[in-house]
Amino acid sequence: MFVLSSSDIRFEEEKLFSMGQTPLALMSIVGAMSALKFIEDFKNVCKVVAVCGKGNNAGDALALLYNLKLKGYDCSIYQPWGAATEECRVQRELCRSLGIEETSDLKSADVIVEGLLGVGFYGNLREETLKLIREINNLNKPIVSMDIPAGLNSDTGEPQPDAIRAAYTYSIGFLKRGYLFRQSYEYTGKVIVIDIGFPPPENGLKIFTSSDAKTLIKKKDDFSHKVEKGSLLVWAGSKQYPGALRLCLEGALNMGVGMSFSIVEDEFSILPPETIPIAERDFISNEIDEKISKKFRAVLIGPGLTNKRETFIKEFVSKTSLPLILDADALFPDIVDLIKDKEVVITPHEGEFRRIYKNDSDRVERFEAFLEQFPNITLVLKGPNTLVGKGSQKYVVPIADCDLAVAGSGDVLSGMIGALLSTGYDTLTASLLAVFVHAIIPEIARQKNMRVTRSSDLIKLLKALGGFENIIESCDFI
Ligand SMILES: NC(=O)C1=CN([C@@H]2O[C@H](COP(=O)(O)OP(=O)(O)OC[C@H]3O[C@@H](n4cnc5c(N)ncnc54)[C@H](O)[C@@H]3O)[C@@H](O)[C@H]2O)[C@@H](O)CC1
Ligand SMILES: Nc1ncnc2c1ncn2[C@@H]1O[C@H](COP(=O)(O)OP(=O)(O)O)[C@@H](O)[C@H]1O
Ligand SMILES: [K+]
Repeated sequence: MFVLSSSDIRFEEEKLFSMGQTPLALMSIVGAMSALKFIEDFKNVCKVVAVCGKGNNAGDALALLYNLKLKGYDCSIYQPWGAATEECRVQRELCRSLGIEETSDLKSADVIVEGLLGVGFYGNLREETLKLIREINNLNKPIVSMDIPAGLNSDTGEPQPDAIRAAYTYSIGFLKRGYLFRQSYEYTGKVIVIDIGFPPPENGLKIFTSSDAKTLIKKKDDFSHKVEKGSLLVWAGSKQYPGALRLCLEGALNMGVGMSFSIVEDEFSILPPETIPIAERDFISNEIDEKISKKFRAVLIGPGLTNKRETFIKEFVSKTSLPLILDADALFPDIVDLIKDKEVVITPHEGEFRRIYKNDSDRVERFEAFLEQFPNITLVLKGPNTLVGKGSQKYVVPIADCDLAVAGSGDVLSGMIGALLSTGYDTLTASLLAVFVHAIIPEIARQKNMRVTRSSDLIKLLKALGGFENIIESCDFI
């Protein structure tokens, strides 16, 4: 599954048509496939009214309607402005031939199917359409929107100026880009992609699912040495934020690293018993035992460090050939130029991303622009629907879950990514797997009557649920 902009959707449609597919045939597939979903969502046979505009979005609603009629639903049509496209007229005739009648009585509907506007919508709603949309919303009936809730801009997720408030949106072929943004949530309801057989698109973000994750997990090697199993050096935490270091290390340890090292300011730092401390002054003066430094397989720098040691960190980062993960306080405003040719993951949240990369466009555009400009850097842009990418490979982990919005949850994530990097996963795979596992833990916990209320719960559950491989294997909701 992919998330596309409206222009990319048009492009993919045109590509399909140039290969001989027709809009009418696609509409029939939309009708059949969305009827399967509708019957799942509304099991009891009921009265359905399709509210239709003039274009092919109305055609989709009508194609769904006659499939429902054939399944015994009581169906009628409200199409106040008639049909403007040939395809829409054909669907309408099919409805008529099956005895589906017209109505203007929307109040008697149990469910409304909305086919007013789809990707043909541009600008602001015309007055009459806006009025109808508000009337429909005020009925307080469950609404199924075909493709896009009418009035919503499919690229920005903004209502123009209002939109249908759907219970379900049946997004045809692809997810719309606007559905990634917070403002769209109150309009789309639950978004379901109706697969109508589009081949993989040329552009767009790929939705990362458990089946993708399952294919990426490496087999365990029971003959491996503790260093081969993953050996991570962490430079995090400070007197001000001592907890950040613990969260990174525990995250890494529960992902299964064989060894962990931590740079510490003083010998009183509280570390997990498995972690080997390295005095900061020795590290900075390059006086650590070579036997130890040869064991590092990846380095994580940043969470809770505050602004100390900037010059040294930049120097170290420029020189090292180890895979790196830079988070939080290691994301200095000018860091990108130093790391652009390195094997590196950066994990900014929105604010940190603005600090290191100035660009005025929206979140997704900024993400894509960064990847194009710095194709070697793996970028994890955190937040609801975390974006993960490298060069032309662009993914979204489609989870918005406020149980993850707890202080220190990002520290756990960076430890998890660091762990996988140190076991030999490449930067993109390590990031995708860790972000995915981190994001699904709260839902898996809820399914077992547990709850994430603090970031250390993420660490405990990572272990209690049997490790990241088992968590991925047991995921059935995405
Ligand atoms: N293009 C195709 O062949 C396919 C299209 N499909 C469906 O067709 C939809 C796109 O169909 P269309 O391109 O016909 O467009 P729509 O049906 O989305 O909208 C076209 C109508 O919207 C009106 N409109 C545009 N802006 C408006 C505004 N600001 N206020 C009020 N009315 C406005 C136009 O006057 C026109 O009558 C998709 O969303 C999807 O549901 C699918 O069936 C798959 C195949
Ligand atoms: N509403 C949300 N839905 C999904 N994930 C979220 C949400 N809020 C926060 N997260 C995730 O939680 C983590 C928070 O990281 P970060 O902002 O660095 O916090 P901290 O610095 O406190 O650790 C990120 O992985 C982010 O993607
Ligand atoms: K619609």
